Amino acid sequence: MAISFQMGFQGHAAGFRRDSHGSIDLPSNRNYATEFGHVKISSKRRLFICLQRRSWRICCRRGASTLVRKEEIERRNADRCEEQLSILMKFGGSSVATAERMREVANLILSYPDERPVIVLSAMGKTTNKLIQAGEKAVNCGVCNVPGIDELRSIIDLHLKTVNELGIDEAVISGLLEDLEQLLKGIAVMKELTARTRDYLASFGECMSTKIFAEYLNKIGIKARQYDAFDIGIITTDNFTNADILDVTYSTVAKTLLEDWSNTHEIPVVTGFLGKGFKSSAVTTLGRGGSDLTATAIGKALGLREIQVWKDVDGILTCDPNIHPQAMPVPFLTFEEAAELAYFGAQVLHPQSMGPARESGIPVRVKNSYNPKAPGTLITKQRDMSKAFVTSIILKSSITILDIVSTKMLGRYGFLAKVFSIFEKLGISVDCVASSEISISLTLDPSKLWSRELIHQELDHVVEELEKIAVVHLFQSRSIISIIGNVQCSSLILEKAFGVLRENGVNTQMISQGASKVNMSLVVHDSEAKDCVASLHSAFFENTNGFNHEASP
Ligand SMILES: Nc1ncnc2c1ncn2[C@@H]1O[C@H](COP(=O)(O)OP(=O)(O)O)[C@@H](O)[C@H]1O
Ligand SMILES: N[C@@H](CC(=O)OP(=O)(O)O)C(=O)O
Repeated sequence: MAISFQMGFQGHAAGFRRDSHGSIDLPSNRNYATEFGHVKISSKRRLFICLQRRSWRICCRRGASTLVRKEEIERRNADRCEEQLSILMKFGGSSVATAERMREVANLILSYPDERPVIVLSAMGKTTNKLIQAGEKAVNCGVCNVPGIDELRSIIDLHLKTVNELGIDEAVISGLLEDLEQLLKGIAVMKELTARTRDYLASFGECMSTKIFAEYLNKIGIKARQYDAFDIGIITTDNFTNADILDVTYSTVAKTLLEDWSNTHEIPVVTGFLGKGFKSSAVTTLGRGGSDLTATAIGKALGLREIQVWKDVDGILTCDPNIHPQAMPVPFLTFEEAAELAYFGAQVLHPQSMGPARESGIPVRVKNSYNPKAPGTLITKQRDMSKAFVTSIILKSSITILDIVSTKMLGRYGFLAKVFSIFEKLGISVDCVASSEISISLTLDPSKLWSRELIHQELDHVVEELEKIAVVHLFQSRSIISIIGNVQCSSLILEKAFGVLRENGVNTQMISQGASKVNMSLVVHDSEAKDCVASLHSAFFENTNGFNHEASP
């Protein structure tokens, strides 16, 4: 079949190479459904398809690619109109890091033709880091040097390159890029980067990625509309850089998105990570990695069937792959397990993201946008725990231990109450607690609370307050190793864990088992922690002799 195509052919946009003579080069060894029936292209053979009167699109569909006629796409768009939004698909920065990745994500969305998805996107690649670094440089560099800030240049280059490669109009983002430069100049004039300005600055990443992606979807024939989260009713506390979503969000977001959907049937493409402060009306952010929380909050607001969180790993893994490359995917988790895992430091999920999913009972599926065939991790309310033993091992480093011993002026009851009232007054949350009759040990994560420059000053302040009622010892550079598992088997798990630590010559400095019954935490010195995680992983997941039935590869 030697066939040429008409203008408007979408193969190029869908990621397939188009040569200068107007034919397309399709990947081989795949099945293609065409007007001429089913065609399998064997290796090294090219298929040229005649599209004299029609516009076509190529979709990847569960492993096989399909040529779909324009009429079929229109029929699917029409079908969508009669149905409600069904799932949410959130793509993180690594999934939308380049134009090529955006094309692949669009294909991935097309590979779910029966769904009516809401899309949530993070900023492209490392854009958020670069925005914040540019802001920090602007404080001291002088207004006229702002245009030359490396990070600003790299953000502009990436976004312009992306729109050009996707074949969409630069105008989609040019206004935002100008505003960004103006904002950095404003920071340079003021010589100050407040938390409020930092959030506004960070918001440019998500605003640009969603505008580009929505425009691209429209270009390839999928009706889509970009939304800024702060305009559709994601209302938060005014705690800039780490805001919490307020309950009013759920009804407001549902009203806006559902009304628009029923009128226009455009797929919503929403900025992750961002909100609007309740009192200030200013842009807020939900803490680093906050797009996961945006995803579950919108999922809850709309009562969707499933929330998919697409990452660059095959789901939630048995430990951080950067610490131990033998980490393997965990197929099933409960909301409780996932929440503990996220709270105790697994970077893969935002610590608060499981809240809205748990409250609404909507399953969360963590998938790999680089390997969509991998099953990923399914997080649900309940799961079969009969074979559950250890699920994953999480490391949180650079934490501080406080040992607080009562000066006996207070009884134990009054002592604990007084200690916690001091933390409440200072707005500090505690991770692990272990107590005896007259003493209490607890861990704090200072990096979560204060900027690096303030940590020492603030810790001194905490100690000063506590010393009014107790003798206080402070130990820094400690790590919490959290073993997420079935606490019904806690003796067996701890026996094995302590055996491993003993073999490594490590003494545990604190032990804590939360009331959640899924987490056993051991505190060790930072310098020993990574080796301990690797050894524990080997013992629980690699050399198990059938011990850990559940998570074998
Ligand atoms: N237990 C874990 N399971 C999976 N990934 C983990 C885990 N701990 C740390 N990670 C890291 O988290 C990364 C994915 O999270 P993140 O970068 O926030 O994704 P995204 O930006 O795509 O939302 C992985 O690339 C991996 O390096
Ligand atoms: N872009 C924000 C929010 C976010 O969720 O990003 P990611 O999904 O890439 O972790 C950040 O970097 O923190």
